[in-house]
Amino acid sequence: MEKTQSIPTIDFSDFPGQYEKLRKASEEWGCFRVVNHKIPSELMQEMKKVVRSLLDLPTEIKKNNTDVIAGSGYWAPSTKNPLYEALGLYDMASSQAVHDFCSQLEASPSQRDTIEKYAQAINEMIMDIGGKLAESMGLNGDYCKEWPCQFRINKYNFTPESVGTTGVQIHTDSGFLTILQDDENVGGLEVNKSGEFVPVDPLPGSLLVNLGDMAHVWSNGRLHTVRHRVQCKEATIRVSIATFLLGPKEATVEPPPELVDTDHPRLYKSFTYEEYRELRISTKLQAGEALALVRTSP
Ligand SMILES: O=C(O)CCC(=O)C(=O)O
Ligand SMILES: [Fe+2]
Repeated sequence: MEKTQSIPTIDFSDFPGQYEKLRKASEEWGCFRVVNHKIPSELMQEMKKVVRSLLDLPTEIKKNNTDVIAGSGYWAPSTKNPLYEALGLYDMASSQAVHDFCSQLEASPSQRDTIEKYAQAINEMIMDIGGKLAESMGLNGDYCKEWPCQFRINKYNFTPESVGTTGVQIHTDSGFLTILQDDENVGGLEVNKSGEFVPVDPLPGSLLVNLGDMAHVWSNGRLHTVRHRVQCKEATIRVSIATFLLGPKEATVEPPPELVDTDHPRLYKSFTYEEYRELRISTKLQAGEALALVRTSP
């Protein structure tokens, strides 16, 4: 019988030793688990508690979390994803944006403290991963230092009737890379590998990384944008915490010159991340199909 695939693990305490594994995971899966990273597990647990209590707030308060860019604020349960709701902020490196998010949700001083610490630590880590990813391909890792991050906390209100149904429809992340603190107890996330959905089982203390459409464009097609979804496996609440490194703020997304030559002609036109995000929203193509609309030639 064929062995069930399981997602690659990257040991963050073992660099440069893990570069090759990182590059392979990013090209073949667009997804990996990170262990031995620098985010303290106490901070992750504390943040999880804060996130849970913010998502349990009355809808009237959650509605104060308004959009800064399309879709960055409160998402109420919808017809498409009736079990899912989320709160979020743009951009995570801005202390003003973090402050505004906390004020909208009437966070207590200790909750604010946890959110600020988490935002800073995860922001550093996402830049570190962006850097290591480029270095794993023999490139300079400084390219993403000024790119904005979006932050989103997700809650799935799974019920007995919803077991077996989908909590979040299949999609790719539109940005460059995502750090996900998935629920340490409740599974349900599935990533697509060569047409097959592979369940991502919880591993407390670790973090999951997904690569998105911008990583595919920036790398001139080398890095894989991973399609994923969340399935309801049990009748309970599931919470996850996502940070998205999006792409250049105003500049167009350009592959490094080292990744373009006669054997590897440029696959995508020049566009900004914001233009691409709007294209995905207006076409409702959420699972990477919008990439076909921005290819240099059909
Ligand atoms: O909740 C999860 O595990 C995944 C969430 C997700 O894919 C997203 O927020 O883009
Ligand atoms: Fe996602």
